[in-house]
Amino acid sequence: MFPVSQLFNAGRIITFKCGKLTPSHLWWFCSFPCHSAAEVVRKGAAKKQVIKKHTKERTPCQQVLDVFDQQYSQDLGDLWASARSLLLDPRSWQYGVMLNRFTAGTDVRQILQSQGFSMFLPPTEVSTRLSDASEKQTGKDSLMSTRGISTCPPVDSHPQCDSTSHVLSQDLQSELFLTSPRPSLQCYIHPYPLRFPSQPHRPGQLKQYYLLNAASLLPVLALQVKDGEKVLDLCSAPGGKALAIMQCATPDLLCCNEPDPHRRNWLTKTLESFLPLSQHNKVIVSAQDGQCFGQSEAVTYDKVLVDAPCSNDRSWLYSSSSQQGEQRLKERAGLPTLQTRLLKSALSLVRPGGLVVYSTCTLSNSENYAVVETVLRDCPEAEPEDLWEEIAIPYSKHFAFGPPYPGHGQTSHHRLGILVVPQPGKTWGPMFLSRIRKRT
Ligand SMILES: C[S@@+](CC[C@H](N)C(=O)[O-])C[C@H]1O[C@@H](n2cnc3c(N)ncnc32)[C@H](O)[C@@H]1O
Repeated sequence: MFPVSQLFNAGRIITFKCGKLTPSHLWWFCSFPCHSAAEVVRKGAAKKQVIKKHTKERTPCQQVLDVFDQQYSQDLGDLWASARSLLLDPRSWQYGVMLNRFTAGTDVRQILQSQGFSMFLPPTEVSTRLSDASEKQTGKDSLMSTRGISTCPPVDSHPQCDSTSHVLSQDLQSELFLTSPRPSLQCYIHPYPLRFPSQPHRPGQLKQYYLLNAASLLPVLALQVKDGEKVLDLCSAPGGKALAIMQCATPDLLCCNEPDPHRRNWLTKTLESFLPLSQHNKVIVSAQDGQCFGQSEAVTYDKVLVDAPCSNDRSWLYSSSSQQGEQRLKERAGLPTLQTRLLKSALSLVRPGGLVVYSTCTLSNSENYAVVETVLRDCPEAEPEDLWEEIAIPYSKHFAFGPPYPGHGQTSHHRLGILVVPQPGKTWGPMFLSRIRKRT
């Protein structure tokens, strides 16, 4: 294991090796000379038409679709037809915008609100956060002036900056947030599939927001991380949920594990882009196989997240070739075994009384409920916790949840977990989540 801060000394320029970035994205990112949200949005709007021309229509992989049709019509019944039509229409996909609490800019919030985005989480602490932000803004300005550092001048006198946003160096951001980084997960969503532009990587500068499927936040909320806890993110790359954990609380330790070197590199870049130096001693990156993680050390964690490798329905449907689709389908049969081992490993790593959250982004019963069922059968120390009232009911305005898992009585049908199924007007997911407490 090695601290993130050490990794960050190496190459600070993002290399764009990740599979999801196409040449048109790269062209788009490179065309933004400024990091601020306002600038990105302004340029994004101007170039929207050009991007459309550069972006190829995606075609679904028929082999994968055939298998999904067969399996999910059984697993989901009538819900599959509407989920299917959404998954086959990428233009209908929505993206949430998770704000980074370690950047002080209020400009992103203003832009989001002016474009019709609204907060989707219960507004706990938001008013405090907003007043904190303006206090910090005042404090920041005076701190800057005492240090002889100026914020960007108005746009007409400095074309690379925007008067509404201040891009801070990491050192200064760390200093500002060292004393009171009040944790609060803030995510904005839009009623329509409006895509907010990504922010480009700028060495030494923090990004103000992260785009994600809003359903990805549910496993993090279910984990209930509190300040001072030891947390393990067993399957961490590219790091979206690790960032969300750091928005919710200030853990004593967050270990982000990722065995794949290329994805680990991506994870490290994500952490570098979002966390100030003051947080680097709390976050470590490790490279172990999660199935036998920590066999050589006696670390026990308060919370473990197992966001397992899975069929990833949205991505698999758009496999780049039929060969890739077929290869993935072959590997699919082995996923429940790997997932079961990862979940058992997580249970061995959490302290008695601690929590494990298991999640996937597939609708497959055999990778979801069946995995949890096997682990509960084999591990007497594992106690499942029903998330229906805590998560499904409060968030049902935004998310559609799947039918009860067959074979369970009315009273216990959500015991094994809950499944977010994309539906018209509620396009988030797929996302399965299950919470298990280790008995004391
Ligand atoms: C669904 S992705 C995790 C996404 C991540 N949690 C996020 O929110 O950005 C699953 C990850 O598990 C990793 N993985 C695959 N096999 C693993 C193993 N044996 N142990 C730990 N991680 C593994 C994959 O490389 C992949 O990066």
